Amino acid sequence: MQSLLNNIYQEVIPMLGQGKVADYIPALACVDPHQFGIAICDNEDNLFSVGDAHTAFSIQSISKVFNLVLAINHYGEGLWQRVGCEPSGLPFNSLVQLEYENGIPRNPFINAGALAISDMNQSRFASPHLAMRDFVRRLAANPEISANRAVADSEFEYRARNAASAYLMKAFGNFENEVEDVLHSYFYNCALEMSCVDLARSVSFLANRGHSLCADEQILTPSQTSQVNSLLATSGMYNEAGSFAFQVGLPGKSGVGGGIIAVVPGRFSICVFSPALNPMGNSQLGVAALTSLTKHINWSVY
Ligand SMILES: NC(=O)CC[C@H](N)C(=O)O
Repeated sequence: MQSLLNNIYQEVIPMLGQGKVADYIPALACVDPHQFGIAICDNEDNLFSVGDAHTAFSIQSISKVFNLVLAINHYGEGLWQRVGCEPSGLPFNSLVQLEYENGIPRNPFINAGALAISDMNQSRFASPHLAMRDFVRRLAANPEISANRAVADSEFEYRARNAASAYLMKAFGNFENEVEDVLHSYFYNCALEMSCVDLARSVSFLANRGHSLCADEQILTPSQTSQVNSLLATSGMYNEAGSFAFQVGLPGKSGVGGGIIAVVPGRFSICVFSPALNPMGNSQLGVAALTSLTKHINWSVY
């Protein structure tokens, strides 16, 4: 496994410099694009890594996975009355479907869907952002994980589009709490900083029928785990989900901080990080590294 990672590293490193760092907020625009790391956690809890795998970065939309899992734990099947499970085929922050589909977001991994899920967690926890932070600390076995306040504040300052989708859901009766309160929780979650090692460990339960090796805890039932993995496969990469399934063939979730988590069910969990993004908002080298990985291991869920 270690030599596989070393080979992938050699393959993708010449591509450093391709893509563009997220610049919708100043706090992310200044991240050094010349970084690349990858970590793998197998189902015996062995960890393999290469490059900048210990560098903490803004997890951004990868937080949508943990947000969803916390809500599933509490709301179970009822959750799917407020959020759908269809791919959107549109950019992650698009608003167009939301109006003609009566304020029900297509899936939990586009921004509107994650905001609806954050609204559910807001109703459930006295302090939703701390519930989330403690959850990822437990999953990664790393008590140091915390959010970058400058990133969270900057996201809040530039909140117009996310606020618009939350208010639209509220107009349709699909939002219980004050929009601004939920936005604060949502942006805090996006601003959590974790490394590839933290993230590969944190999602090990998705490769292991819902059981987290690091936390030694059953996080989801095996069938809930399959549901989350299927949603990751169909919607985790936004409007690149189709070609990601075609090229990589794994459930995955990206964030505009440049991270991508992916799962080889029954075998291992992966996190890649490289901040420069392709036009769909997914890490350019991250997608290339995962494409190379599945080619090398000759494996796909399909
Ligand atoms: N795709 C992403 O990572 C987007 C997350 C970002 N914080 C937003 O809400 O726009």
